[in-house]
Amino acid sequence: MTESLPALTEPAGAAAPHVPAVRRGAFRRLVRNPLGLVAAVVLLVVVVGAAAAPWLTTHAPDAADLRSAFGPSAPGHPLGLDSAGRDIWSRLLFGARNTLGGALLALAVAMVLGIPAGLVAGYAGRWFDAVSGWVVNLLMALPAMIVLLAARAIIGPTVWALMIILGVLAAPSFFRLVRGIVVNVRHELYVDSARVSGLPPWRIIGRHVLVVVRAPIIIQISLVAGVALGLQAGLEFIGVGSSSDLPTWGGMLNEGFQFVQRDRTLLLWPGLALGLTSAALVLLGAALRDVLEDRGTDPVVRRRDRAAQRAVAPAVLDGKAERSPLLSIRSLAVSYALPDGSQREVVHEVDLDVRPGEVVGLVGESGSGKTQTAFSALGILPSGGRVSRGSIQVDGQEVVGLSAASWRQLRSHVVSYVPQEPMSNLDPSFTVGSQLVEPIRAATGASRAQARERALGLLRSVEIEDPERTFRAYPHEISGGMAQRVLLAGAMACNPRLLIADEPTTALDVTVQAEVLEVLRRLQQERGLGVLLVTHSLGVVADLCDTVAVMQDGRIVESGPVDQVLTAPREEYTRRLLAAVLDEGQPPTVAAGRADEGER
Ligand SMILES: Nc1ncnc2c1ncn2[C@@H]1O[C@H](COP(=O)(O)OP(=O)(O)OP(=O)(O)O)[C@@H](O)[C@H]1O
Repeated sequence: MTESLPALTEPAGAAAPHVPAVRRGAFRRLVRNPLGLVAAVVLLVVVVGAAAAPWLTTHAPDAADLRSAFGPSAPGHPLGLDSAGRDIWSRLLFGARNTLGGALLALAVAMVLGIPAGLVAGYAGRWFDAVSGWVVNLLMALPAMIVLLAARAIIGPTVWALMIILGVLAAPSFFRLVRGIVVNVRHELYVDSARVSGLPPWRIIGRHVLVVVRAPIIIQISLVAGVALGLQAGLEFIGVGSSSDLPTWGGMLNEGFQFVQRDRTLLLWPGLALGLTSAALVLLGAALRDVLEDRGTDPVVRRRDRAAQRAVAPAVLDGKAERSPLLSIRSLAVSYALPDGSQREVVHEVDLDVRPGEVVGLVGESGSGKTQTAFSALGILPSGGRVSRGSIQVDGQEVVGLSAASWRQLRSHVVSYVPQEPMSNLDPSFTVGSQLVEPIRAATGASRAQARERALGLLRSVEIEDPERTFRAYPHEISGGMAQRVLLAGAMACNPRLLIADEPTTALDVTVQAEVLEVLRRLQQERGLGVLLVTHSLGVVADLCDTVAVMQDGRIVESGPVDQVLTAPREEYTRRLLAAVLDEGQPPTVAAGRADEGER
């Protein structure tokens, strides 16, 4: 008996970031797979046989009659009698209950311990990940059979207790599988989006993370069940399982082995039952893998069609500077911990204000610190990053060091976020509608029907022509521009007063960019939103912003009203940025007045 625990048998897709979720029609596809169908039928027959054992047999499994030992098949004894004159058919069916029950117990323990621990370790990381990783390594280093034999010597002949121990030893297989996938998924933009939309961690795990690990877990269940079945039968076979007359397939095999010269059928029936059930589990696992990990249908469509920018006239400041800021950043520094224990400061001494109704552009070359500044104001710096100095006030409230619960409150009532890559920020496993409804319900406590109405209204407000259809669509069924409108609608769901948009149109083509910017401009004006707009594009700044701050190497090197900064820049760096726009052949018509000034 050299079976290893199934930690070594993780499905191929275990570490991949985009393991597709269980999709509609998976059952139908499984049934169309001949091997999967046969395996499922065999398992169903075994389970039904075990459950209906009292009705399918005429003799108790332990009713012995030594005078009839090794009797042939006869009416009432379809498979004959064993060495103690007990009915083999009855022992086979009741044995299925104990054998499958033991395997199920081990499986349940392994799942209950491994899956939640893997989810938490993968999602939250930190000390829990370190400690659980250490425990898992320890468990995996233990040889299962030796541990079970030692446990049997200590606790006596109780197969159920041994199955619980087996479950503990098998838990690392689920832990490693789930943790590996969650670590990849937690950095997905749609998980960030869910965080920013105010969903608490348990809801994000339940909705966006669990759905991704569902398919590999189903596959792993069949593998672990097969191993647990084999180990359980092995213990019974070598006579260290249950001590009583409890019928089990392993115990029947043991008896058949002893009397193999006298009656070979004693070995045949339990061997057949065990072999067929184990094979069915393995085949079902393989069929499920084919069905659930069908990568050809991965619906994530990523658009990275960077487009040219359009430079038009600058904005005016119409007294907005008078109002107290919605976002006020003072002397902000952001640092990352390096592996050697030192800190790397990536944002230095940033001061920035966004007032109600004001659109503030944050521009600068790649890596200049725009996103880190915006993420600090949203409380979503990646792990390892922290605000190391300074103050950030959102709507008058200091948010540096704010608790996760208070952040959720702020994000679901005051500040919203529009991300850069619309497709990556929508979970491919859910319809657009459900991704809008969930945050609305979390933020407002509305009923499902009310949230649906509100979501449809929001889709209308971002000028989506057929809101009902878009509501029902999956992300891969809509275009990039439409996806960005959906995210804009989602950002408006909590009636925010401050919107932070991180390059909201960069991933879109030029015509769609203009349309989405137009929607953003209208929403901003209608709702009097304060907007912090992170962008590479001076054209977008000229088109939309009232003030602009120019970042270089983590510092703001110049800021002021858009017309002043773009027409009479004080800093050499700003001049170079403007010259770069010129080099790209785009008209620097920032001084000429905005074409659509009248509209604003
Ligand atoms: N997770 C991280 N760990 C360490 N350093 C990071 C991390 N994320 C960003 N940085 C560093 O912070 C600096 C600023 O990055 P940031 O993403 O804010 O730039 P950006 O101006 O938004 O650029 P882009 O326009 O390309 O997104 C960069 O030097 C980058 O290397």
